[in-house]
Amino acid sequence: MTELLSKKDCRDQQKARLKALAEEHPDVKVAQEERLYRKLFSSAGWRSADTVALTKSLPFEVNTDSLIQQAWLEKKTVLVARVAEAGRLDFVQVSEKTNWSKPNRMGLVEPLDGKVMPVAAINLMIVPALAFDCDSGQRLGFGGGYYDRVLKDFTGKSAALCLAEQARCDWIKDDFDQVVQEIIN
Ligand SMILES: Nc1nc2c(c(=O)[nH]1)N(C=O)[C@@H](CNc1ccc(C(=O)N[C@@H](CCC(=O)O)C(=O)O)cc1)CN2
Ligand SMILES: Nc1ncnc2c1ncn2[C@@H]1O[C@H](COP(=O)(O)OP(=O)(O)OP(=O)(O)O)[C@@H](O)[C@H]1O
Repeated sequence: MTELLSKKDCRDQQKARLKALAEEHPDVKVAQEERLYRKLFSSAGWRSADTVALTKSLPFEVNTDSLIQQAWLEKKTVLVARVAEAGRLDFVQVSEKTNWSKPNRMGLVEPLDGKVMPVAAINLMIVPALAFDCDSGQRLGFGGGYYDRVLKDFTGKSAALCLAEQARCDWIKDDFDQVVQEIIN
């Protein structure tokens, strides 16, 4: 039985590991991403979704720009998460005309304009995290609890793209943690 880490310690490890991958082995990251994109784009959840929700990625996360481009190509409606008040996310419809924020303190880039859509309109939610437990669907995020809140009452499909460096299961889970339905790895 492996020793379980606190969420904070596991987050710190994952940030270092993912930054090292992005900075020292960008080609390895890109090759993994291309494989994950292919699996996602051929999945039933993606193909049947008219409206997909995702985040604008940080440099060390799976690059979501290709997901946004492919979704537009397939005439899907694309919603991007934006931090709202009280620990909640807004999901904002984006297009080629969207104005984007400068990276904030955490490096996050968010849409400045566009219609805020109801969560109920989302067919497929692509969920970010620093680590995923590929067996249980558990995820370790940045610690805002944003996706725990949004997934709690979400009735659409959820999926995540998991790099080899994100796959682990050795952090302490909480009762409020919500799982992702399909981890693509
Ligand atoms: N690219 C991307 N966008 C995303 C997420 C993500 O994981 N990746 N999120 C996924 O949910 C949401 C943003 N998550 C956030 C999580 C924490 C804080 C924050 O302010 N944290 C505190 C303390 C963090 C810490 O413990 O170090 C802070 O910075 O003061 C902000 C945003 C929405 N957008
Ligand atoms: N349904 C909920 N309602 C209110 N607060 C919640 C809910 N779910 C989680 N939280 C709060 O969110 C905080 C952060 O949770 P956690 O550390 O698991 O975030 P995370 O899943 O890593 O972050 P994120 O979802 O933003 O990527 C916890 O302190 C918890 O109390």
